[in-house]
Amino acid sequence: MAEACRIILNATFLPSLHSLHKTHKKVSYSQPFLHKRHPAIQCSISTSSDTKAAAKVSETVPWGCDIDSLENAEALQKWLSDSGLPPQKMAIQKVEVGERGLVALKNIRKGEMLLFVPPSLVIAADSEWSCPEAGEVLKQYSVPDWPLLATYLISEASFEKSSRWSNYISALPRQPYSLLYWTRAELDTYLEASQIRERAIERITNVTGTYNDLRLRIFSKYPHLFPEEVFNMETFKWSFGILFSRLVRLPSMDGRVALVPWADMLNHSCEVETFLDYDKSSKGVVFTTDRPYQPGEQVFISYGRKSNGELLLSYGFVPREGTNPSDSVELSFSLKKSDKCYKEKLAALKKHGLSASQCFPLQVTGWPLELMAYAYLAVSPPSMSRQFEEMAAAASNKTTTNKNITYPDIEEQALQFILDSCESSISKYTKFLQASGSMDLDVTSPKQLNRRLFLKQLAVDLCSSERRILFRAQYVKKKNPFFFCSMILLI
Ligand SMILES: C[S@@+](CC[C@H](N)C(=O)[O-])C[C@H]1O[C@@H](n2cnc3c(N)ncnc32)[C@H](O)[C@@H]1O
Repeated sequence: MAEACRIILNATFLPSLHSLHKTHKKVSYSQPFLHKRHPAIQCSISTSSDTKAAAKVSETVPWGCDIDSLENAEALQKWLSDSGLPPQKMAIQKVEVGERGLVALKNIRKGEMLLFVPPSLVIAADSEWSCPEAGEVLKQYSVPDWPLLATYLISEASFEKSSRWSNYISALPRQPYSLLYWTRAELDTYLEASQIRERAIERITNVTGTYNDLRLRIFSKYPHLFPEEVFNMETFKWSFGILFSRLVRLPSMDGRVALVPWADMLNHSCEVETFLDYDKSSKGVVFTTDRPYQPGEQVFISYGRKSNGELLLSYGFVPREGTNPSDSVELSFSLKKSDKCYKEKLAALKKHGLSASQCFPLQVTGWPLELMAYAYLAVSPPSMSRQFEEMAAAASNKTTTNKNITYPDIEEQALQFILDSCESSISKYTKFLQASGSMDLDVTSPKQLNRRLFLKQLAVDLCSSERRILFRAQYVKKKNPFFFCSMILLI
């Protein structure tokens, strides 16, 4: 599925008001739709940390189905084959990993190409709107692909059976597993130890900001096309949740992003390397198996080499501990304010687009050269001030300078600097994992109790896997102080 890129959701989503005025042409609109639209409930994402918000079970949109329901899957399969999907060797079934997934009906060979979803069944930025006037407005405002697709999905959903995507939308989860649905109190309580909490807050803020931007600049000007009872924070939370967990980037189409019905029923496995792409010769979205499957076995693809935290953030699940070779943990490092050369070091970092506090990923196989360079800078004495610049450049992933720098005299201190940060992080994880047994949020119904247990389990799984990487770094350093230096080169 698509790389859920942070910059996609920043405030540059929409052109500035100034350029909007320049590009906005007058268009005429047909009056209230011929089709009756389905109004959606209204409520807002809470980023406040009050406990009442934690107790509140989020409202859901009135379309889609339960996340584990096969209710609408048969209708989806029939509609897809009537609309040009060739006969398939897989069917949608209930599965153990991922609730619903595609299961082999026949023997599937390693190296076999599957799916062949034609472009006519793919939802992309140029798809036709059931309300063409709404699509026209967004085009004039040059709305980028992600917010455009989010709006498109809501618009089509609201047209119910009149939309050509109605069978697809009915089979989508009404509430995707997504950190967008976690309240601020839940994020604070369950993900306090992990940097993923920051990423989730940032993402929720970006989604909220994007919706508010669209509302202010476009929806409020065309209320007959974008009525608030349909286009509101709750429906945007749903549509972004769907995009984060199902949108694919197709490398052979210049990285175009698209929703690919049917293909998006495939679940992720860390043990396979195969991914979705457009195949020019068969003119369809395909993937090539990298292992054989027997009838009854679930077929998997890879959503990309993502850490457990990234998988939780976009897809709402955490793989079983120790099964993800791409797992990593983000660690935050800071220059000491008491450092005699604090100002000079900070200036060198700033020159290369870095700041006094930086996050770096620590993997099971080692850590990036950039982190070692940052550690050298953090521990280097005033006598090495001439090297600050070189260290800061190597610590930045924006420069192409040599990153493989070594300073034998301060190597031990630099490694200790990294391990001290591991240690303080480990103690945060341990505190959370020990407390998780007795942890409680306001619970007033069985539904909330299930939710609480579910979120807690996800957080425990994430924190255990992140702590495991930190323990490994500590262990390797203690066993063989020079081993980690060679591991750094593996990344
Ligand atoms: C692209 S959809 C796959 C189809 C999905 N299972 C469905 O029924 O609609 C991605 C979602 O599937 C689930 N999923 C995919 N791979 C999974 C895995 N390895 N473990 C648990 N859930 C998974 C997650 O809920 C994720 O957000």
